[in-house]
Amino acid sequence: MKKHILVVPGDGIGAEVTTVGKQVLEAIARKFGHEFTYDEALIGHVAIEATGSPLPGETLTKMRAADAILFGAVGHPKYDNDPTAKVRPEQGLLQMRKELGLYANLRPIKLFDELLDASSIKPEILRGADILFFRELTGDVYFGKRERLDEGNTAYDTMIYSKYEVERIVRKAFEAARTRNKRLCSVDKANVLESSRLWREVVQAIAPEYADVEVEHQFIDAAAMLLIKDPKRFDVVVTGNLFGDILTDEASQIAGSMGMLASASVGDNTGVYEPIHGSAHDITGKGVANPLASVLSVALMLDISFGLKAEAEAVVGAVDAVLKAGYRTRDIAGPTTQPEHVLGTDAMGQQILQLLQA
Ligand SMILES: NC(=O)c1ccc[n+]([C@@H]2O[C@H](COP(=O)([O-])OP(=O)(O)OC[C@H]3O[C@@H](n4cnc5c(N)ncnc54)[C@H](O)[C@@H]3O)[C@@H](O)[C@H]2O)c1
Ligand SMILES: CC(C)[C@H](C(=O)O)[C@@H](O)C(=O)O
Ligand SMILES: [Mg+2]
Repeated sequence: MKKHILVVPGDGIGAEVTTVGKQVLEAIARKFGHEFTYDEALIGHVAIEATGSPLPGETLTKMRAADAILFGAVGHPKYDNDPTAKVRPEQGLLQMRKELGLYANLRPIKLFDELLDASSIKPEILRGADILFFRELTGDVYFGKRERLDEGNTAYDTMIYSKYEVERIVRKAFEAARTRNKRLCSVDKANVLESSRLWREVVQAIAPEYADVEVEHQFIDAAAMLLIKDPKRFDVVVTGNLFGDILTDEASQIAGSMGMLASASVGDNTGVYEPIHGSAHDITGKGVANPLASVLSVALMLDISFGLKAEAEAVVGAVDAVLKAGYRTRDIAGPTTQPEHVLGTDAMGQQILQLLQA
């Protein structure tokens, strides 16, 4: 199969982890006889430095021409600590999502059994947890009107959803629930927010079309609690942009670390595959970032954008085997990890590549 992949490393550890992700794509192409071609483009802080824009026109053009995009992360402490900055790396990410129509962000929470001891949650609560989040990605308070008033002393953001935006993500979640355990949890704040009342109305209206799927509604505050108390009660979860952002960072503790969570952003055009984590400047340049979220994002790309199931399984299988062999990056090392088995980013990548080359 011939495919053209755009690699967009972005900032901080984004470059470190996408290097490994790309190597995995190259290994898969060799192993299965595919012809993958690559290009690279700038986004975020590095793009601002080079062009003044967090999403240069050239990057967007390359994104539209690609069959899939492997994305790293954006962000820089310079902007995190300057609330008055007018141009910000994150604007590049948000604009990319909007321009490419990536309204559905799939965030699978897959716990590898070997990582039961990497989490601070009790193993008996965690064992068997497997959740698929559908986070709406192009609406909500992220894209609503925002403004400063009163000479800058008052500020507001608007949480806004239209029926069609809710419908399309909810339908995707129902379809996925059908292929899994036929349980869907919709998370909102309908006891307070009007946009959440619309969200709940839409879920209730669509539910009869999927009578084989059991639907429950949870408020975001209770859902955040239940996720840690009893993660196994969840199968497919659908929620808005902001709630999904927060809940999935929380859910990363079920999988052991932010460094384990991959995601697929899909919609009308080219899919974007990226870890859920950010640019992590606290560890940038130290060579310790966990590359497995990027590697697992490659598996999602192979499966969802290219329909290459066996190839995707080979990647997930390699991750599983490396963890079974006892290798860990620092973030997922547990009390029983041998110190010599704690690897840096590149060494962990090499372990995966060796298995894929075998
Ligand atoms: N999708 C994205 O590009 C994205 C996502 C989240 C945050 N950000 C940006 O990243 C910057 C830093 O944000 P933050 O610190 O809140 O979130 P972060 O996800 O970058 O880091 C949170 C914590 O998790 C750790 N971590 C993250 N990824 C890891 C990995 N692969 N291996 C090991 N440890 C890992 C970090 O060291 C840090 O302690 C900010 O500028 C933020 O806006 C970008
Ligand atoms: C960096 C930020 C804009 C982004 C978001 O909130 O969507 C990030 O946290 C994510 O989860 O991809
Ligand atoms: Mg986030």
